[in-house]
Amino acid sequence: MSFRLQPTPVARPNRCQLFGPGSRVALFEKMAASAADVINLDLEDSVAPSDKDSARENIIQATHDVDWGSKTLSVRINGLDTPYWYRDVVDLLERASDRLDQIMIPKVGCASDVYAVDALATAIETAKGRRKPITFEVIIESAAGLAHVEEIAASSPRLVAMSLGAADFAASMGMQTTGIGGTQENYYMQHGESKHWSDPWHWAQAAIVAACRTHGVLPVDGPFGDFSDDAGFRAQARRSATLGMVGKWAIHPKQIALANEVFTPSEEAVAEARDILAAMQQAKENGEGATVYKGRLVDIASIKQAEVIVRQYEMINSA
Ligand SMILES: CCC(=O)SCCNC(=O)CCNC(=O)[C@H](O)C(C)(C)COP(=O)(O)OP(=O)(O)OC[C@H]1O[C@@H](n2cnc3c(N)ncnc32)[C@H](O)[C@@H]1OP(=O)(O)O
Ligand SMILES: O=CC(=O)O
Ligand SMILES: [Mg+2]
Repeated sequence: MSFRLQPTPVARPNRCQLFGPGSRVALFEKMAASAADVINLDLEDSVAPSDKDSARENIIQATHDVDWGSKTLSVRINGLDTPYWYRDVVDLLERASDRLDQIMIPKVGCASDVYAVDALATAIETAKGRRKPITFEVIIESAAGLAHVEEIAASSPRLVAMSLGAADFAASMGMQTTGIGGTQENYYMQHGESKHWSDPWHWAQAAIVAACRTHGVLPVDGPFGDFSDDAGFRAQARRSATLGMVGKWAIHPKQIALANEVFTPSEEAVAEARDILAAMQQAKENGEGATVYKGRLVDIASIKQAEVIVRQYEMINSA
C-alpha cells in the first residue's frame, strides 16, 4: 500500500440500480416493492422534453408519498448542457422530502461539472436548512468523461458512486453500434477459421474501477439494453464483478434478480475465502507469510483478496 491509504467506499448494498422514467408514475410503487438496492427515478433521457416539468413534480411527490423502504433513492437529473438541470436541482432540494438520498449527474465530462452541481446543492441545503446532505453519483458516458475519469472521481466529498453509461459512451466515442452493452458482433479477433469476441467495454470499465477505488467511490456497470437476453446480461455482469464493480443497472424488472445473483458473492466463494483466511491464520501461527492451499500459493495478499469477498457478503446480509 502507498503511504496514502485507499479510502473505503460507503458500505451499502448497490448490486442493482433499477431505473424508471419519472413520467411513468404507475411504475413507482412497483419499483419500491422490487428487490433492487437502489432506485433511480429518471428525469433525463427516458423522459420526453414535453414531460420534463410534470416528471419532476411526479418525483417530488413520490419522495413524500411512496414508501421506499430501506432502498437508496436517487434521481437522475438532466445534463449540464440542457436548460433543465438547474430547475431539477433547485426543485428537488427545495421540495423533495428527506427521503431523497442522492442525485445522479449524467454525462459528466470534467470535475467542474460536479463542482457546479455541488455549489448549487450546497447553497440550497444551507438556505433551506436541509438536515440530510444529498450525495452524488455520476455517469461516465462520453469520451471526455473517460479522459477525465480520475479528476471526476476526486471531484466532491458528496460523490459515492460512478456508473458506465454504455449507450451514450458508444455514441460519444463514435462506436459503430446501436447495442447497449454486451457482445458486439464486429469486435472480434480472427484465429484461423474461428472468431473470438473481445469486450469493447473492458477498458472503460477498468479505468472507472481504478479511479473509483483510488478515491473511495463505488464503481457500477450501467445498462444492458437487450432485456430478453438473460445469458448476455449475466455474462456482462460477471465480467464487471470480476473487474471490481459492485453492481449493475436494471432497465427492466427482469434484470433485478440477475444483478442481485451476480453481485452477491456465492456461498461457495465465501466458504473458500473463509478457508483461505483460516489457512493464513494457521500460517501466521507457524511463523509463515505464505503457504499452500489446495495446491496453490496463498500469502498475505490472499488475506486481502479473501476479505473483499467476505466483507461484501457480510455487508449485503447485514443490510
Ligand atoms: C440506455 C440509456 C439509459 O439511460 S437507461 C436508463 C433510462 N431508461 C429507463 O429508465 C427505462 C426503464 N424501463 C422502462 O421504461 C420499461 O421497463 C420499458 C423498457 C419501456 C419496458 O416497459 P413495459 O413495456 O411496460 O415492460 P413490460 O410490459 O415488459 O413490463 C412488465 C411488468 O413490469 C413492469 N415494469 C416495466 N418497467 C418497469 C420498471 N422500470 N420498474 C418496475 N416495473 C416495471 C410493468 O409495469 C409490468 O408490470 P405488470 O406485470 O403489468 O404489473
Ligand atoms: O445513461 C446511460 C447510457 O448508457 O447512456
Ligand atoms: Mg446516457
